[in-house]
Amino acid sequence: MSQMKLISHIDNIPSTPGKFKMEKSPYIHRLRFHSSLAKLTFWSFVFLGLILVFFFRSTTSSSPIPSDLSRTYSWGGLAWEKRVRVSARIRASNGLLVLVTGAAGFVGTHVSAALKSRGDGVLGLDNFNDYYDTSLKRARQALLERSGVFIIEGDINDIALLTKLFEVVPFTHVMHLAAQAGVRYAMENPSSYVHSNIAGFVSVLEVCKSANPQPAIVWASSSSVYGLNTKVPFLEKDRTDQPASLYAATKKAGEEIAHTYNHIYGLSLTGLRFFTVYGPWGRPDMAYFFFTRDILRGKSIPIFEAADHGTVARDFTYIDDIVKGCLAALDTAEKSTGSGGKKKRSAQLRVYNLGNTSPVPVSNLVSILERLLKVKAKRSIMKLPRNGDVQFTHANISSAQRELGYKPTTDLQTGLKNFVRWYLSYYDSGNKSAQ
Ligand SMILES: O=C(O)[C@H]1O[C@H](OP(=O)(O)OP(=O)(O)OC[C@H]2O[C@@H](n3ccc(=O)[nH]c3=O)[C@H](O)[C@@H]2O)[C@H](O)[C@@H](O)[C@H]1O
Repeated sequence: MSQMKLISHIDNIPSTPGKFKMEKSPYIHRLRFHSSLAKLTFWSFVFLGLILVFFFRSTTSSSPIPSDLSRTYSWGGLAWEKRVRVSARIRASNGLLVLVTGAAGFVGTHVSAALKSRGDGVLGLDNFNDYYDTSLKRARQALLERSGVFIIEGDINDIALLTKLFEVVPFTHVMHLAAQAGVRYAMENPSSYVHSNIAGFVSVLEVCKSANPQPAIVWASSSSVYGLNTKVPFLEKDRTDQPASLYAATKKAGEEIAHTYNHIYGLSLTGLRFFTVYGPWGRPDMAYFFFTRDILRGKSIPIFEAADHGTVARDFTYIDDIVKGCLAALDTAEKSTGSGGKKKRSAQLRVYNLGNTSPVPVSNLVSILERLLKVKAKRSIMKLPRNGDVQFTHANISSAQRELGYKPTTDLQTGLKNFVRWYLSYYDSGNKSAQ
């Protein structure tokens, strides 16, 4: 109908405006008809092209994935490969060859440094996204650089990059820590969780399953998988089918994905459920970190409280204890059993709680910070928001203790003292300011 209108409209326009239209022969009429058809096809294509341009522009601009997650990274070349090889050089007898994803992150930096200092070959990978202050990530990178760890700038979704890394270095282990963290941010940017914690994890596993030899993988799950579980302390075999946040759901999905790759391809996989890890070089989006910043600035801090003045508590776990757990998981990981993308026999599949076993109410955390900072906090008690937070976490660590020799030794008071000392020296030196 609209096409008919369009044809007649084109046909009625005189070739020379204002001139009388001559009678036409049938031949001329056919010619005009063909040229009208050509014009129509041409304009239809232009019109369609415009619609497509507008469509793609609107979908990309409204995409909730931050632009820097779809950023392209440059990598490759002889000098680059040389740096990769030098960073991955093993210096200890029986040393491991480890690719650490998320190496510029909080846990990633500490684990990379610990592996390097005991003589393992370490290569880092990080996309340096702007979820929080990237200058802190750059400072961690500089720290690792000084100890000889090179961090490749790239995304775990880049299969070509990961494949290249395995071509250059035959990694025996992958410590997979790259992830979109934070329980509350998942309401703001759900896609970033799917991008990193699901799609990214699958692309890491895809490359690992095709590598020859296949590496063993240790990766970061989370205490948040226990979700609304009320049975305490949390045991690995407790219910994990009631996540309270999308973050938790993507970590739980990761555990199921790990099962699949172990089952089909014989990948050795160990998931570590971290319990609210804190310490020097930590994440500014976490409560202990921004409470410190805001107490020092005299700003009021929101302290969550459950219904009926119920206490909100966390099994805060100090970074050095977590690092020991990560290294023990790498050291006890058995080899993967597949090759050429096929499983030869069944492979190791493990999951461990890495917590501290002593939950502390958030209000006590604030009291410790007040004493350490010598500043009274402006407390603002607020209802626990329904955007991902759970009321408490508490780890049972007996299987990590038995099988990994994991034994946390740092209480919250001691750990926060180390954090505050680092915080003050980091933000007081130079012109850095906590964001
Ligand atoms: O174990 C995990 O797997 C997760 O640990 C961490 O999550 P959480 O335990 O929620 O830590 P965090 O935000 O520091 O809140 C700490 C406490 O302060 C309370 N809290 C928080 C904010 C606030 O404004 N007020 C407040 O009282 C809040 O209710 C909570 O009780 C990691 O961020 C997450 O990435 C994941 O690794």
